[in-house]
Amino acid sequence: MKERGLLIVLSGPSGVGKGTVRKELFSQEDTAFEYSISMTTRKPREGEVDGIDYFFKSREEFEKLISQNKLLEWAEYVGNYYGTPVDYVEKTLSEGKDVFLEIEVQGALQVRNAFPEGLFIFLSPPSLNELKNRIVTRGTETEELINNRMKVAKEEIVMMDAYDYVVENENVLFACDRIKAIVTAEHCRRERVAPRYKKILEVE
Ligand SMILES: Nc1ncnc2c1ncn2[C@@H]1O[C@H](COP(=O)(O)OP(=O)(O)OP(=O)(O)O)[C@@H](O)[C@H]1O
Ligand SMILES: Nc1nc2c(ncn2[C@@H]2O[C@H](COP(=O)(O)O)[C@@H](O)[C@H]2O)c(=O)[nH]1
Repeated sequence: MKERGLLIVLSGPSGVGKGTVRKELFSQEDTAFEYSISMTTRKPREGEVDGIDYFFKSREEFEKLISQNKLLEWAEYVGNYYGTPVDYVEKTLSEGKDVFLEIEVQGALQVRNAFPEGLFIFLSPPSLNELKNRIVTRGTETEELINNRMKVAKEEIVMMDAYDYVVENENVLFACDRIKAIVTAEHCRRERVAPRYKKILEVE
């Protein structure tokens, strides 16, 4: 039987740079994760494509997915639903591939319950001022939404201790290197836990 892949969860406050770091990671040749595209009821931003950035759903469609247990986790975040399709995650892990989720904190804590063996990484901003500066500079949210996201961000930042690792996103490439190093170390740890010595001793 094929060994299951690793579930990697990258989480952190809005605007910290999760999407930027994820896109950089996936553009690098030595990255071998599969990205799980989330479902959301948020309206697409300019340039966002259905089925690439998100699966965009109506509230009714999303609530139906919840009632059918089609989501590994879901959360209502600043007025919209966001969730992870369970079938894709299960199928991909069972094929032995690592799955990468980029989700907010309430959802990450739900995944922690369902997959305690997952790898949980919190991406932190250098400071609250820099976080606000990044959301404002991105230019995708109204002032009211930015304030709401900043309010939630303060609650999320105090949850960083619930994660296995905290990576500061001061520099995107540096953050990517750290995440890749963490994933590699986690694979080595799992191989050590598995009865690997038997395989080595068998050869003689
Ligand atoms: N290390 C960094 N230094 C400076 N700016 C950054 C850095 N990382 C990301 N940014 C910028 O910060 C803004 C927010 O980044 P991004 O959209 O990736 O955040 P996010 O955490 O995915 O946000 P959300 O959770 O709202 O989707 C973008 O304009 C991005 O270019
Ligand atoms: N719990 C979940 N959170 C998710 C998921 N997909 C994205 N997100 C997070 O929501 C916020 C807002 O995203 P935005 O695209 O509107 O800026 C952000 O923290 C995302 O990481 C998900 O499937 N589940």
